Amino acid sequence: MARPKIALIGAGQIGGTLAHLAAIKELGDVVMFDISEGTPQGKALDIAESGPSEGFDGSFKGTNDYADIADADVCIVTAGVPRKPGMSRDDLLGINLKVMKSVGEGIKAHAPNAFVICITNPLDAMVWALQKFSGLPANKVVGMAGVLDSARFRHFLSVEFGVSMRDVTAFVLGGHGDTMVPSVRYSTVGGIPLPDLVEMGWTSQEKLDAIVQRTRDGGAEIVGLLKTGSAFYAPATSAIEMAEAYLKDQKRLLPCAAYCDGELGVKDMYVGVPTIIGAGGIEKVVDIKLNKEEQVMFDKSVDAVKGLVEACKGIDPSLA
Ligand SMILES: NC(=O)c1ccc[n+]([C@@H]2O[C@H](COP(=O)([O-])OP(=O)(O)OC[C@H]3O[C@@H](n4cnc5c(N)ncnc54)[C@H](O)[C@@H]3O)[C@@H](O)[C@H]2O)c1
Ligand SMILES: O=C(O)C[C@H](O)C(=O)O
Repeated sequence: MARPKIALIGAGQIGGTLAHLAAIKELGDVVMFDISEGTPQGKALDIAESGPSEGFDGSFKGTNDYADIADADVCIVTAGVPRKPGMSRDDLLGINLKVMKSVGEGIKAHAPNAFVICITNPLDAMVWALQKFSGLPANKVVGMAGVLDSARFRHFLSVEFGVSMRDVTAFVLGGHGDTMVPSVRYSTVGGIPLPDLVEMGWTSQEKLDAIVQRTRDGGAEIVGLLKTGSAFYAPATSAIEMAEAYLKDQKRLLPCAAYCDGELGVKDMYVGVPTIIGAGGIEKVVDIKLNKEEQVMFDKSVDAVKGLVEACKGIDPSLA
């Protein structure tokens, strides 16, 4: 059977890391597309040349021509610009919306059957626009953020409790912005919910609150340290986890920015919710019940995303 084809739209920091991870995990043949001439070609060749030492098979091609992504099984979109210190993700909306238009048209023309994972910020509004511009079914277009935010939450919790990250589960819901909702009640260490761990005296409420806030600020913390761009290793790893779930029909239950049609009270928009990813794309949005306090935080986050979607419609009337 032929290897799956993975198209990476954007060959910058995340795009390059995605290609390297896809190679090492032998997920398929990789095509890297970028408007910058030489960048995708150089990165693809460099990764191919690491194959003999690493011992993977696969073909790696860099291109500036959308025709080369033809019939891709998976497209992962990182095209656009990242923020710099002092900026919010929302400041990227105008410039990255134009990028989503050209990317959406490229995917529609050449890879209409792909499972599309959008990473470009501001994430929830960009994946919404990408789905509209591409015209692909909503269950085949998804945004990556919740897996990353949850991984950050899991990492901070594993350090606090001194246990393996493998034994920490966490869910971060809502929009990928300052209002995101790290769910304390649905996150566990060794299966024990976080509120019980506070009750047991294993940590304090103050420490837990600080971890929740650090998770919300996780992207800005890295931007402040790097100064020239944003995180790329963990974001790429998170998107590869989603791509693998699709390609291998793993039925993973992962928090993703998915199209909601009433689930969690959200209608006709994308926002971070628990989903099941398998060969059918987003096979299910898991309609979990939030308590009153969680619902207030979640609704506030949804409202923030709604504002960005309205801004997109104002900039590009074809989206209205
Ligand atoms: N969703 C998340 O959790 C998450 C995490 C990290 C970063 N991001 C976002 O991902 C995006 C990419 O980040 P990065 O660090 O890889 O940035 P980067 O600047 O390193 O790479 C972006 C690439 O996009 C290319 N590009 C620009 N316009 C294009 C177009 N019209 N068509 C094709 N390619 C185009 C650029 O040439 C560049 O190579 C940013 O918007 C960033 O904010 C999101
Ligand atoms: O924070 C950013 O600008 C990039 C990304 O959204 C992240 O959370 O790392």
